[in-house]
This record gives sequence, structure tokens and C-alpha cells, in this order.
Amino acid sequence: MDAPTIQPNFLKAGNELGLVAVGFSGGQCKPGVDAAPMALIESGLVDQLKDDLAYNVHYDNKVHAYGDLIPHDDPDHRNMKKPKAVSTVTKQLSSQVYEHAKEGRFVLTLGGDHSIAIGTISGTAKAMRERLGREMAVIWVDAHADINTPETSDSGNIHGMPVAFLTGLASEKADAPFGWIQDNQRISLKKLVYIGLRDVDRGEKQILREHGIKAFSMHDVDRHGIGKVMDMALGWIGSDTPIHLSFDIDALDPMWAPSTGTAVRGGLTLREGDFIAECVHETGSLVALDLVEVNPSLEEKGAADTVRAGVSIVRCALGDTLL
Ligand SMILES: NC(=[NH2+])NCCC[C@H](N)C(=O)O
Ligand SMILES: [Mn+2]
Ligand SMILES: [Mn+2]
Repeated sequence: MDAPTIQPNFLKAGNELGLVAVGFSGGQCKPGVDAAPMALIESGLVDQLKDDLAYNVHYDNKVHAYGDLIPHDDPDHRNMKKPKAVSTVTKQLSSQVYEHAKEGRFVLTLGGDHSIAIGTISGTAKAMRERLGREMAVIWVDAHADINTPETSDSGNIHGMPVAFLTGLASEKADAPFGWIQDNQRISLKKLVYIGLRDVDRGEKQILREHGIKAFSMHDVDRHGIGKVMDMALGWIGSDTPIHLSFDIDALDPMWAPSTGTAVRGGLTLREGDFIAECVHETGSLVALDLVEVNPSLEEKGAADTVRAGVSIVRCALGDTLL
């Protein structure tokens, strides 16, 4: 197959890809999500990117657990669990992602729980501002909105808060854990689009409504079909904006992706998930992808299916086609 002819505008070359594997689970309480990058890679993902999709993959051949950076003493702070661990890891990840993105590479990050998006999106947002002078859009595909502030969260799990920190709805003083996030690492609430929502906390609903955030729930997918939803989602973003796709595997129905920490029934089919990724690829504006929340140690009988679903999403977002 020829090298994919994508991203004419926003990437240096269509086929340079930076891969970051993040074995981090501290944004929530269930162990096992840290094993996902290895499971995805062992199932052949990297080889497929190189051989089938003709990417030149820049990968340091390790799953980053950041063990030596993570402090042992990590008391709750503003109701957040493991604030120092998550802030330390995401800060480090942010600069890793930034380094790839500023070279004009596509950045693929394999998580890990969804708290890592604080690192990935802050890294790409900064790089796009510097390289292109543009604000980046984010498409967040998820059963959940992950837009709790520390104060609205019931769980205290930071994987339910990344969007609040990335948009500035939540912020901290410079010397507090997430005080490292600068304005040029943030995204605008106007450039955020959700797809697949079906388990949104009361405080989050209020935030979505108050700020007029664009969101397509499963109700919208049922009503319009995924084709129309994608037209509307991409129309909202416009064609002149680099896009970061953050894909939580729990957006898919547990029938297809059971091995995840906060599974919710009534989700996307495997084809709908792939279709979202295909449509975003086709824009030519996709600059980064996160795949998060695969937890092979949960619902073990379905772990291989969940990993396979994850691989499929990544392949579609990177230009694999059915024909
Ligand atoms: N990335 C996820 N799977 N997030 C689930 C979040 C669940 C819930 N809304 C919370 O804040 O705790
Ligand atoms: Mn989720
Ligand atoms: Mn999520």
C-alpha cells in the first residue's frame, strides 16, 4: 500500500508518526489499565502501522510508567485522588507529546486511563499554536463527559476531570499540582465536541448546558444515525482546524468492548466507532489520537475483543479503509 496521503495542511509529512505508550492507571482506582499499551502492541498494532499503513513510526520501545517520578506521599487535594501522581505524569507526557507534534508528526498515545489526556492534549494544543498559529479542536468520544471539576466530582477520580483542566473550567495556583498547565496548552470550549455520551453526572450536565458545549449523545446517534452526527460534529469544527481525537474505549457498547473500568450499556457499535475514526481521518485535519481505558484484566473473557476493537479504531483513524 502507498503511504497515506493525509493531513496536507497540519502535519509535516503524511506518514511520520510518534507513538507514546503510557502505562498509567492513577486517574482511577482499578488496576490493569496500565497493561493496555503492551496488550495493544503485542496484538500487532505497531507492525500494522508500519507494514499495512506505511507509517514511519518514532517509538522509544517502552511503556512509560513514570515510576521514579511518582511521589509516594500523595494525599487527596481539593477532593482529587492521587493529585501528585496524575499531575507529575501528565506534565511529563505533555512534553513528550509536544516534542513529536512540534516536529510535525502525527501523535498516537496509547493509555492508560483518560486522565492522561491532560498530558496529550496540552502537548498538541501548544505545538499547534506554535507551528501553525492555530487553535486546535478536540473530538472526545466517550460514554462520559470527563468534565467534572474537583468540586463537582463525586468520585474524586481525575479521569473524570481532564476536560475541565484542559479548558480552564478548573485551574490551580502555580504551586498546586495542576498549576503547570499554561494558557497556551489549553483548548477553547467552542472547539470541543463530544460523541457517544450516555453517563453524564448532574454537575457535568449543568456545565455542558451553561457553556453551550457541543455534544452528541447516544440519543442523537439513535435519532440521526452516525453519518449525520459526524457531518454535524465536523461541520461545527470547520475545515481549517487541526483536530485531536480522544477516544475512550467505553464509548463502544460493552458488547464489543467489555474490558474497561466504567462500562455503560447502550453504546456505539464497533462499526459506529470505526466510522467515527474513518470520518475524522478523511478530514485530513487529524493530528493526534489517544486510545484510552482498555483494561485487559477486567471481564477477561472479553479482553481480546476489547483489544481488537481498540486496534481497529486506531487503524481507521490512521487511514485504513474497507476497500
Ligand atoms: N474516563 C472515564 N472512564 N471516566 C469515567 C468518569 C465517571 C464519573 N463521571 C466520574 O467523574 O468519576
Ligand atoms: Mn468513559
Ligand atoms: Mn473518558
